[in-house]
Amino acid sequence: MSRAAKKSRRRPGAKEAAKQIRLVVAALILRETETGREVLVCQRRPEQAMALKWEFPGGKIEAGESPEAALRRELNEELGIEAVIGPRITRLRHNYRNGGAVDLQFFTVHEFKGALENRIFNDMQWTLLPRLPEFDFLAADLSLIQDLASGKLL
Ligand SMILES: Nc1nc2c([nH]c(=O)n2[C@H]2C[C@H](O)[C@@H](COP(=O)(O)OP(=O)(O)OP(=O)(O)O)O2)c(=O)[nH]1
Repeated sequence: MSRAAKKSRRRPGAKEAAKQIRLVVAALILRETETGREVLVCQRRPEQAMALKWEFPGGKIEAGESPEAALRRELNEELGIEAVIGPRITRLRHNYRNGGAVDLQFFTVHEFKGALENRIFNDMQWTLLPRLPEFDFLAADLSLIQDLASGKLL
């Protein structure tokens, strides 16, 4: 085996990690109530990775899709709604312990057509923004949760 081949065999980790970056979009679906502004939060199923953690609805961007188109598709698949995607409020990168990295873009949604239907989640709930830290969220979302709860972002 050539030296170059040996060298590349010694470094599969770096290549694998680069491949594993998942480009993900998620929605902060908001509604105004008498007690304040609420956001929709969703719980992962027991058989999924990171079981029973809470997250915002969304998922991976497919090849050739814009982030907004991906989010419209995911919200339709997961919740049965036709959403109007608002502005992007933040983008962040997180390295999970298993070596997988996510690049997350969060968009607000103030308007949608259709009745919200839980098609894939273990549970879903509307919550007031200051109560977000009471949910056991995915690690990548924790700084966003703090910012939303303290009124910094919205
Ligand atoms: N939808 C969503 N995903 C999130 C959030 N925070 C976060 O780290 N993620 C991660 C979890 C997943 O690894 C990935 C979304 O992938 P997905 O929804 O298409 O599929 P999945 O959960 O089955 O994950 P995977 O095993 O296929 O990677 O992004 C969030 O707030 N919402």
